[in-house]
Amino acid sequence: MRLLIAGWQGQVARALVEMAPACPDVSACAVGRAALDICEARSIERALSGISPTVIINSAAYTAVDAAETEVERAYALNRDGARMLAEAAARRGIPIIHMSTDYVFDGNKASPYTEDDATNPVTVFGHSKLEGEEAVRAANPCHIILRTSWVFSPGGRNFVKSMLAQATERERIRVVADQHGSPSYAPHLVTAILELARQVSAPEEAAGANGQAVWGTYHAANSGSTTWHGFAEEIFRRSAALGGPHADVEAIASLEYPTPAQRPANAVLGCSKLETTFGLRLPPWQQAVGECVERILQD
Ligand SMILES: NC(=O)C1=CN([C@@H]2O[C@H](COP(=O)(O)OP(=O)(O)OC[C@H]3O[C@@H](n4cnc5c(N)ncnc54)[C@H](OP(=O)(O)O)[C@@H]3O)[C@@H](O)[C@H]2O)C=CC1
Ligand SMILES: Cc1cn([C@H]2C[C@H](O)[C@@H](COP(=O)(O)OP(=O)(O)O[C@H]3O[C@@H](C)C(=O)[C@@H](O)[C@H]3O)O2)c(=O)[nH]c1=O
Repeated sequence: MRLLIAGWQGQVARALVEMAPACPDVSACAVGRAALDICEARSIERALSGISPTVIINSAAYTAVDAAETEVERAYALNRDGARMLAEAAARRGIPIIHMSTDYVFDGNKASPYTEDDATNPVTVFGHSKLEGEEAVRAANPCHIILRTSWVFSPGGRNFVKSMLAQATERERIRVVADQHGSPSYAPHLVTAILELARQVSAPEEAAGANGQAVWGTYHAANSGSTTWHGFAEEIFRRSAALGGPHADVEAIASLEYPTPAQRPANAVLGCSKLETTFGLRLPPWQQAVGECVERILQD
């Protein structure tokens, strides 16, 4: 299996690069924007011809949720148009694509976890651009897995865990919203699932799930369980303090007290049972994931 990973400095791509070599019969080629700019047709053609991948993983994205409210064109250029171009080029060569998407395609008004069949209704420019990217990938390449995940964190890259630990070195008390619910997702745990998905879809005769049905389609993947950003922050500091790392008191506040340009969904919890029934994949509890991540950050 030859993987081509777009967006190599991202959190998910870095974990892929780190973990893929441990998989037997897998070669992973992660490329940065200079070698594969998903917004440039010629760059895509060159990369695909040079690497001849058997599976493409698109983890390149515009992920600045607040900035997207004003950088609308950039968000759409990458999250919709770039995703479409990459999926089209893959389809022309008969290559399956695993395309990453987000919980922010939902409006957050549902009272229980979102399933893959729930209606989408993004409330941010970022969410709209990712949703249109999903639609473009579905239309361009029948051999697609759209993998929606949420609240990604890892030792590398910019994320909430690193932001909390950094803030704790400057202040004793941090205010964090307690009325937005979601499922934190640890990049290395996600990558375990992505590598298994890639293995299953790279061999067309194996691209049938446990029940023998074709596996192409949309899936949710996040660590098990759910919390609020406030609960997430408390767990980060519980783990950090236990390891002698930074600690801060976390004050629970309402979203109204933390105004942001983009309004986040109140409920972004992803139900992941389709991933489990189709592929036998279930990610560990999010608290365990936070523990692993904090330990790695403090070791570095
Ligand atoms: N982060 C999160 O909390 C979540 C992420 N996701 C999705 O998961 C996927 C991976 O996210 P994550 O790893 O956090 O992303 P990051 O924001 O960490 O990384 C995105 C990567 O895309 C690259 N990139 C930007 N423009 C281009 C381009 N034109 N061509 C090729 N690459 C480009 C960036 O490179 P450069 O640094 O050079 O700009 C960066 O390395 C994305 O699809 C994202 O939407 C889903 C839910 C939550
Ligand atoms: C840093 C910080 C954030 N918050 C709030 C703001 C916001 O409502 C919430 C999360 O803030 P962040 O900006 O860290 O995270 P955000 O950019 O909203 O994260 C999202 O990124 C995109 C890419 C996704 O796809 C989503 O799944 C999700 O991970 O926490 C606080 O209350 N206190 C703080 O100190």
